[in-house]
Amino acid sequence: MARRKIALIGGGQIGGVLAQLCALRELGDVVLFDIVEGLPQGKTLDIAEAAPVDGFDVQVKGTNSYADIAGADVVIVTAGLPRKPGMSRDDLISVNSKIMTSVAEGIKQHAPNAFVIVISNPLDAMVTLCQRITGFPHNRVVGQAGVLDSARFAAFIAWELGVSVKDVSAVTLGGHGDDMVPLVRYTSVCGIPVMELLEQKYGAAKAAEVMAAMVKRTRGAGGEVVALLKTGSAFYSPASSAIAMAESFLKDSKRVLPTCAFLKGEFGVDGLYVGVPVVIGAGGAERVLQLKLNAEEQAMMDKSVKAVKDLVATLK
Ligand SMILES: NC(=O)c1ccc[n+]([C@@H]2O[C@H](COP(=O)([O-])OP(=O)(O)OC[C@H]3O[C@@H](n4cnc5c(N)ncnc54)[C@H](O)[C@@H]3O)[C@@H](O)[C@H]2O)c1
Ligand SMILES: O=C(O)C[C@H](O)C(=O)O
Repeated sequence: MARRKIALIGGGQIGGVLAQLCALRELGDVVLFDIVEGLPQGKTLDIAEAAPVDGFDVQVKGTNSYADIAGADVVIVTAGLPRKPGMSRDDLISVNSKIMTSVAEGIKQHAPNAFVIVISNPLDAMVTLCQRITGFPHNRVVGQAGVLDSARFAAFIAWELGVSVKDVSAVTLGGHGDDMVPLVRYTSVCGIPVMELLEQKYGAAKAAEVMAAMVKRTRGAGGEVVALLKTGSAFYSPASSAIAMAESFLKDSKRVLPTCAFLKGEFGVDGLYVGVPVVIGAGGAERVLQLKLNAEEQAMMDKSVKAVKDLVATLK
């Protein structure tokens, strides 16, 4: 079988880490595209020169021409500005919509059969725009946010309980904004509901307080990194998260990953991209997995969905 091809649109902070991770894992040949001349060429040359040390055997090419993404199996889009301290992700909609419009046209023309994973912010709106412009089926255009949001929630829980991050299973729903919904009731450590463990440690009242603080930190985790970096946003963990999605597609692993996917009635949402658990395999976003929400969780989901809907309504 011919080697798989991964096109990365945007050669900035996340794009560079994505290229390196694709190479280290030998997911396929990599093309890194950016409009800045020399940037993708320089980054990919640097990565390729590590091949003899790391022992990976794939091609890593930088380009300013969309023609080079032809035949890509997967396209991951990070083109767009990151926010600065004091900004919300939604503040990026105007500038990043213009960038996404040209990117989606490039993908449509040169990689019409690709599975597209959007990372650019504001995430839910940028995925929507990318799908509208490419016209690709909804199962072939998704967004990365939930893998990262859930990973952050899982990390905070593991640190709090003093257990391995590998044994925490956490899930978030909703849009990639301050109203996202970390689902405490469905979060567990080796199958044990997380609140049981927190209550054993602290008693019921303090456990609820500790969990509320972790939920709040998860919702603000992107902003926490932005405030520290001052000149950009998180890039290692978003890249790892998108690679998990790309790998599940390329290997047809059918991993269940929180994904920004197009809903057609699931969770009571119709005709909107929003974060939910999705089976990702060779068919792209193959299936949305549903779960029962209680009244409080549904109210949080409704609030998050409304925020996404209101923002998407402003897209030209
Ligand atoms: N979904 C998530 O979980 C998540 C996480 C972190 C960051 N982000 C978002 O991802 C985006 C990228 O973040 P970053 O840290 O890599 O930013 P960055 O500024 O380091 O890189 C962005 C790159 O996009 C390029 N670019 C601009 N216009 C372009 C165009 N028309 N075509 C192709 N490339 C173009 C720039 O030259 C730059 O190299 C931002 O919008 C950020 O908010 C999303
Ligand atoms: O917070 C940001 O602006 C970047 C990204 O969406 C994140 O969650 O890290």
